[in-house]
Amino acid sequence: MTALAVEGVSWRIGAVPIVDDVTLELAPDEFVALIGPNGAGKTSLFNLISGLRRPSAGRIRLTGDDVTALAPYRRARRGLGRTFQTSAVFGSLTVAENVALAVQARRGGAMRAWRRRADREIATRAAEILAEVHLEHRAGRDAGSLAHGEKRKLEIALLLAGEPRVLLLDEPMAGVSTEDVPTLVEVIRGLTAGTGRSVLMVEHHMDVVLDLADRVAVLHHGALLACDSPDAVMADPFVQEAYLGEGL
Ligand SMILES: Nc1ncnc2c1ncn2[C@@H]1O[C@H](COP(=O)(O)OP(=O)(O)OP(=O)(O)O)[C@@H](O)[C@H]1O
Repeated sequence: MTALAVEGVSWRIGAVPIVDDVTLELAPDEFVALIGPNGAGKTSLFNLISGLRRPSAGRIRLTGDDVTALAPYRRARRGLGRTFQTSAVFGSLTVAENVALAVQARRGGAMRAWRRRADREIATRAAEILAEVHLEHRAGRDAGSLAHGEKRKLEIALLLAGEPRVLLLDEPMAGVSTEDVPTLVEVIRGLTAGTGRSVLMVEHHMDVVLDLADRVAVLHHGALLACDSPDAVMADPFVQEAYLGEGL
């Protein structure tokens, strides 16, 4: 069973193909990096997978089910999680409160209900998630005071609160200082290993891509140029000419 299947998906604006007949499958536990020059269509493909845009042709499946016609929140309910460049973190709440609210949102019920009775189950799940992203030592800190790299970990924690099976990570290293990259890479590596989750990640840092990805998908002018092991993709002359040759 594939976790995510993109089947012959195209998205055209007028006659211009922005995403052009892309077919891509992610297995459970698999980590695929999506690379390509600026304007290749990476964000557009994420928008199609998450449901912000409807494809002109093709289908999107989550664990076998056709979700092409479903709204983004319904896809989220079926296990699709996505990070955005803009942060969804409440800066004036603590790190633990942010995650607890996200867990509460997933489980349903009013925020007031959570505030009135400290729900032990929610707090326990929030603590587990904070441990998974290596932020437990920041639980009591105001989220607004976190450094960039830690904020990214918190964003991943908020995503995990939705209990996703497939995660779409949009440039998780953007804006993160060089010294914070290794610990963030370890958190992201842990998202798939043995968890049954799958990750599709857009990332411009090639060292991070080559370190994390089981496979690398290369998008060029909206079309999938290659999707193979990192070594094979790096050695592909087509890829070298179309992408790596342009400089990163
Ligand atoms: N709503 C839109 N209307 C018109 N053109 C669009 C729209 N969305 C995207 N495009 C165009 O589609 C192409 C692909 O854009 P997209 O943002 O998906 O690329 P990208 O690979 O994510 O680029 P980057 O790495 O710069 O984020 C670009 O030429 C862009 O200008």
